[in-house]
Amino acid sequence: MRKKLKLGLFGFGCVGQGLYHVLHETHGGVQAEIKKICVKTRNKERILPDHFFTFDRAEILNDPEIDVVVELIDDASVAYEVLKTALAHGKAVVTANKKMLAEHLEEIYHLQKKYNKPVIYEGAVCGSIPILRNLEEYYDNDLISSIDGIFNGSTNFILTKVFEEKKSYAEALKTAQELGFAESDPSLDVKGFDPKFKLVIAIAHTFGLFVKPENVINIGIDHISDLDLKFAREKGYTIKLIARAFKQNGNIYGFVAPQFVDTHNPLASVRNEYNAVQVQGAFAEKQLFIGKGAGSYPTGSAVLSDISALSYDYSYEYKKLHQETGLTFSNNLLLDAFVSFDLDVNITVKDFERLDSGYAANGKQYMVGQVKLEKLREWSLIPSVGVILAPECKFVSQDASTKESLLELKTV
Ligand SMILES: NC(=O)C1=CN([C@@H]2O[C@H](COP(=O)(O)OP(=O)(O)OC[C@H]3O[C@@H](n4cnc5c(N)ncnc54)[C@H](OP(=O)(O)O)[C@@H]3O)[C@@H](O)[C@H]2O)C=CC1
Ligand SMILES: N[C@@H](CC=O)C(=O)O
Repeated sequence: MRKKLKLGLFGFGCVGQGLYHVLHETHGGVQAEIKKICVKTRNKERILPDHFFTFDRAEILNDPEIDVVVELIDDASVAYEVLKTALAHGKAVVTANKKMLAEHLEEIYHLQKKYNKPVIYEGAVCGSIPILRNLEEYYDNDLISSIDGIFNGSTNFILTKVFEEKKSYAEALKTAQELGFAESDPSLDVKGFDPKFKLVIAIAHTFGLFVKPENVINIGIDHISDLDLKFAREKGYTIKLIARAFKQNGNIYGFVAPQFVDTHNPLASVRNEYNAVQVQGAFAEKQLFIGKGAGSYPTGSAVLSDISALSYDYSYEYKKLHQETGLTFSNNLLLDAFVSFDLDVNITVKDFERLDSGYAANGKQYMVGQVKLEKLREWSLIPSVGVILAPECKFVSQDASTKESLLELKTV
């Protein structure tokens, strides 16, 4: 039986207002009503009358009439406090806060069991793309070997504007902020933290493994230089920030890094704030989901879908967690990368496991070859170093001595 829900909303910014609009535009399609909205800033102009708003979280959290707390604020620590209190007070939670989820996912899993109340969060991973419920329900029995794609709308928007419209990086970032795509701290986007948080959540629902975000390597797009862009254009490539996780030899590997992408790769045509998720299963084989990964209405629609799911008592069962045993997370990988750096940076041939080419031009050095993932992370922290994976990058596991460890996974 479908329930009519009373909602307590935290946050009325880009996504909160998006939710408000999509909820009212379904014309009763979803049986839910926003009772109160908790926000932070007093004296801010709002599109709704004052009586909707409160600055006191307890007004929502202690209200026995409110069934569901919808958490859409831009502060991960406060969001976690809100989530814990809401569950303890017997309320279900919908959230789009990927930073908070990635940092506390295992605890949140246990809290749901303890209080017997669900936390669902489709809007937290790739905006409007319905991936989590698909991983939970549709891919319940398929053996998934990899999940990858474009998991951040802002950086895809920036790369599109820089490549196609020759906009400057700063100008493109400013537009992404104005359109509400970027995080309040945009370094989370451009340094690859935000897609990493989404990947951490996706890994739990794909492989049944809780990984701490600090154990997952993220390389952003902020050190990509004009010369790297020129190189890509000359070769007929574009650059995409790719999040990926895959299973090999009982290990799960996962990381975020920019990659040259050939025009035949379907990800090349995923532009602006669109995201894409590719799932590789043993039986269904490859499937690609594309949709808007950021923005007010697209994310609002994912949040609304979660609210609707709660009206039918939906909760994640974390099915893969009960299927998989003995998986470990590892960064012990070799990858094919293109590394560009200023002449005074101490990167040498010896740092490469295999050097395919190297040259100097326009005051920069370029080296292409096979490198350890950990080393790429170290280099990516140096401002004058650009790290971009090769278009046909192979990922070679160094973890096991079995034949299978020599198996090379190829990107599309
Ligand atoms: N923007 C997007 O496209 C997407 C965002 N998300 C996630 O959704 C969440 C919200 O993002 P977004 O709407 O863009 O953020 P905004 O910055 O647009 O809005 C943030 C809202 O949170 C409120 N807020 C902040 N701190 C508190 C607090 N301590 N107590 C009460 N309210 C508070 C703000 O209040 P006030 O209005 O008073 O300033 C504001 O209304 C974030 O976790 C983000 O990562 C997920 C997917 C896509
Ligand atoms: N900042 C994020 C917002 C959605 O998750 C992004 O750009 O993808």
